[in-house]
Amino acid sequence: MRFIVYGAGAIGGVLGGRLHQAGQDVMLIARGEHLHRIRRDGLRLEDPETTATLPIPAVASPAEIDWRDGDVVLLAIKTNGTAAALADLAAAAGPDVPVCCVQNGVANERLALRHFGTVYGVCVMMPAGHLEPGVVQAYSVPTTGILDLGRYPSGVDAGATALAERLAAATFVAQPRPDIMRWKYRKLLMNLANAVGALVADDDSDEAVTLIDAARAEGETVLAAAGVDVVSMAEDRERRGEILRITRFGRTRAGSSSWQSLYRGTGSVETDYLNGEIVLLGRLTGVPTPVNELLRRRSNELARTGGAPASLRAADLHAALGG
Ligand SMILES: NC(=O)C1=CN([C@@H]2O[C@H](COP(=O)(O)OP(=O)(O)OC[C@H]3O[C@@H](n4cnc5c(N)ncnc54)[C@H](OP(=O)(O)O)[C@@H]3O)[C@@H](O)[C@H]2O)C=CC1
Ligand SMILES: CC(C)(CO)C(=O)C(=O)O
Repeated sequence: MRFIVYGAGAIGGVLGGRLHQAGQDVMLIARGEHLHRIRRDGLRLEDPETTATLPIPAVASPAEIDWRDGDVVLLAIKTNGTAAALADLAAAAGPDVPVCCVQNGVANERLALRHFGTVYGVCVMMPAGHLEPGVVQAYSVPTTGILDLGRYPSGVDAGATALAERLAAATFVAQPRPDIMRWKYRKLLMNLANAVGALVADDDSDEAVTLIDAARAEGETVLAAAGVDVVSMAEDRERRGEILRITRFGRTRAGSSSWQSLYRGTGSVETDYLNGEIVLLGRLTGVPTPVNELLRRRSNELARTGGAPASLRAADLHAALGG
């Protein structure tokens, strides 16, 4: 099995790095200055205890890869880039390559299934950072992350089991699950807070906590209205247990993946597929979702205008809601 990591940022870089350290065959797809640094110096993988510089081969696009049987794609770009990336992948790799969506949200798997017959969803519980070119950070040791996975839309096959085994040998906890999307919907509800942390400086203020609670309450209501089956908070808490041991380190205290997009000034954020997923389902089911819509809009505005992360106040968002 060769792992093609498509999008070697926080999640893809750390995942590719850990698989490489475990002796797996890995190829990274990256771009811009990040690709240049990886090729020139190797991928720098930092965790709270060690720093490694890893000579992992890297290319700029799927078209540069000599595809062969046994390749598996680990798709780890933000959802807003998924459609374009999948089109490039399908053109280069053909429809038979298995694609594993190591991403938040619930939209990627469906997009992938348009092009590829074998698609896996991964519930990504893996705090990671990518703040500067050439460098990725794993915040949890000794277990880097929990990466439960299953076939999309449901089921477990030999591929899922083989993937879980390799991940388990590379500092991850990974269980094949026949109902992976139920877990990913619970993770989606958790990620509704990403936008608040990305937007406001006072993300632990009462006003911010109220916004997060309101966004999640809308989410729960909408998912129930849409008949979406979600694992309970208790199941999710039990699964997480004490597995992750998170230490933030380095010069910059990184926020969520959405915060990191703003910090790096990428020009876009994933919010249309996090809070925006709730807005979409709300529109389809006739349930109002004003809090998620505000968070979606403000995140996009900040990303488009190159605004710094955490540059608003939670009270301003409350005021915009008329609260
Ligand atoms: N970071 C975290 O802690 C967690 C993230 N996640 C999820 O994991 C997924 C990945 O997030 P994350 O790793 O943070 O994102 P990053 O932005 O750090 O990494 C994605 C990388 O892919 C690159 N990229 C995008 N499109 C292409 C392309 N077409 N060709 C080559 N490279 C490309 C990006 O480049 P560029 O920077 O130029 O855009 C970036 O380097 C998201 O769904 C996120 O929500 C889940 C749990 C935790
Ligand atoms: C849960 C959290 C915030 C972990 O970093 C995450 O999923 C993200 O950054 O997108």
